[in-house]
Amino acid sequence: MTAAIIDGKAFAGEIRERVANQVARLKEMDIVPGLAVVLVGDDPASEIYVRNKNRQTEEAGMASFEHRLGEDTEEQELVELVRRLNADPQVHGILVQLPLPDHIDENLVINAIDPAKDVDGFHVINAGRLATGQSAMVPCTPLGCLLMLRDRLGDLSGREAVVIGRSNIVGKPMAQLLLRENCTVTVCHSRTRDIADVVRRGEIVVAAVGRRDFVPADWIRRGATVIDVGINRIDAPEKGEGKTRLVGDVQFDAVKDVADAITPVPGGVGPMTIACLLANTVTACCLSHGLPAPQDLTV
Ligand SMILES: Nc1nc(=O)c2c([nH]1)NC[C@@H]1CN(c3ccc(C(=O)N[C@@H](CCC(=O)O)C(=O)O)cc3)C=[N+]21
Repeated sequence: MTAAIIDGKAFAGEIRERVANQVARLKEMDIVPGLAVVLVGDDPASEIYVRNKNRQTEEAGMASFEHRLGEDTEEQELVELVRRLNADPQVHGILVQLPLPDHIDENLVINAIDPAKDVDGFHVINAGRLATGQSAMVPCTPLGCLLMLRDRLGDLSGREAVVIGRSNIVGKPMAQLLLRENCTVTVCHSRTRDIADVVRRGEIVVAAVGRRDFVPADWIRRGATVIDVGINRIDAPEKGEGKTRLVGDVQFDAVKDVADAITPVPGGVGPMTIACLLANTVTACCLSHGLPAPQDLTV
């Protein structure tokens, strides 16, 4: 068996088209959705993301506001910027790029964002709303993963889902979303005993560890659907001196002989994350104007 490759790039293009249609509809009401991105210091992973995101925000007809602050920015200065963005009526979504420098308390900054503008879904209010089944801003990466799973599998009810990784930005919200879809959800992590046996239960496996080649083929149940969230930059001397490339957390070449479907890296979860960020921004914009959230952009 050779797995179907889930084309996240193409799917993300469809979502961006829906976003653009909603943006056009809002423009007729003189409303332009706006997304503010705050970057502190220079993290290479964030650079890729911000570059793609700015372009796609504007391509969808939305306003994009970028704020770059130095590595040594004080926590208070960042919080003040967040407060200004909270108060700015042109800004419907605020994203503070993580990781932040060590001297800044990430939770404090994230929780300073107006939950209604928290398009990353990282504010404790949104995490709590998701966990308790209330309408919430859903974190973009897990949202993108869920959209791909639903598209591939239809109803997820009763399925065995295994999430590898327990971060606040992917693992935990992914588990909450899958639970909400009536999956039987197992979350495993660095302290999990017999992790191979645990992962082998999964009809759905979401790998979000941040370690290349972490998931070998013999952990994967035959016929599983595998979502690879990892974005690991590695040296690629075959491409030339000093070149790099991206790989996921899953041993793709081996796993594709066992799985029914798998997302590639690049071209899988990454583009979906950005598309969902745009979708969340449109949703936040609609809600802030007392309009219903677009059905085709939310779960
Ligand atoms: N507050 C916050 N929210 C985030 O969502 C967030 C963040 N901080 N910090 C950094 C990480 C990283 N991240 C990526 C998203 C998409 C791609 C992406 O589109 N990747 C392409 C490849 C791009 C290329 O080829 O260079 C792909 O996988 O196909 C990459 C990285 C979001 N992050």
